[in-house]
Amino acid sequence: MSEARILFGFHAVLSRMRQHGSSIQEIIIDQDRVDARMRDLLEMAKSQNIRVIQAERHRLDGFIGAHGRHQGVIARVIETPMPYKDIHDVLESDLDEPPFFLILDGVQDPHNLGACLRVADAMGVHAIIAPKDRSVGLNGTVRKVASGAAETVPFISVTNLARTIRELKEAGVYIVGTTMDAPGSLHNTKLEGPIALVMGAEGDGMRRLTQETCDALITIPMFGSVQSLNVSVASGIALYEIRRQRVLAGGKA
Ligand SMILES: C[S@@+](CC[C@H](N)C(=O)[O-])C[C@H]1O[C@@H](n2cnc3c(N)ncnc32)[C@H](O)[C@@H]1O
Repeated sequence: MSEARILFGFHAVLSRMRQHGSSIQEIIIDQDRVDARMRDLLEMAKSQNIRVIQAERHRLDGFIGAHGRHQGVIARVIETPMPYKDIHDVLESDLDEPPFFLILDGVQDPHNLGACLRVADAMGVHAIIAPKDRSVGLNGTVRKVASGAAETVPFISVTNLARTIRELKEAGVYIVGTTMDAPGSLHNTKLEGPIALVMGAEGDGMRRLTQETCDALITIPMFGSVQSLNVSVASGIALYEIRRQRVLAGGKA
């Protein structure tokens, strides 16, 4: 029997209801925040026979140990099986375009992982891959910041990232790493076909071994005075460019 855990935030709960409503045991809402969008959410819960409890805000605060971050809605959920348990599942699945991965080499801030999930969903990434060690996992904050994308983008944790990258390469996936001082530029690099974009950690960037396994290293040209971009912003820019090139090459628009 899977253990129940707490999911919070309006979009995180809504997305879970849309994707796997049957995994929600009950929804608890702030009785003083029943506005129009909350009423829509309640309607959907009713149509799926999900139990809804109205409670005072402090009870919701108590669940997550923080005041108000739940946006007035919390769900008690059971873990749902991921559509892909490893990269081979993705590579062997019936994708309607070449595989498209985002690899995060040691992202530790839940807000950054949440934002990466959100933009990965928007750009049609098939899965995010991250090492088990030194990385934040899918916790409540990540799911809330992801705004529902943690329920839609498969997140694959691996014990040995360098080995996983080698396996992707053997399967014909082009591995493109991003660093501040790379020889190549996002402006003039061909990013079509099966691809995995690799991003480094907030403080230290990409590990040397990871860099060495990349087929290409590129930089996102910057024109101001800051030394680097936030990892989720850099992911967004590079993923957008990959999607743009796919569309121009006649792929999914
Ligand atoms: C905050 S940065 C890491 C900064 C770190 N001090 C370093 O030297 O790598 C986090 C990640 O975002 C990506 N990134 C940020 N700005 C970038 C840029 N201008 N070009 C390419 N990648 C960038 C890289 O993947 C980087 O590892």
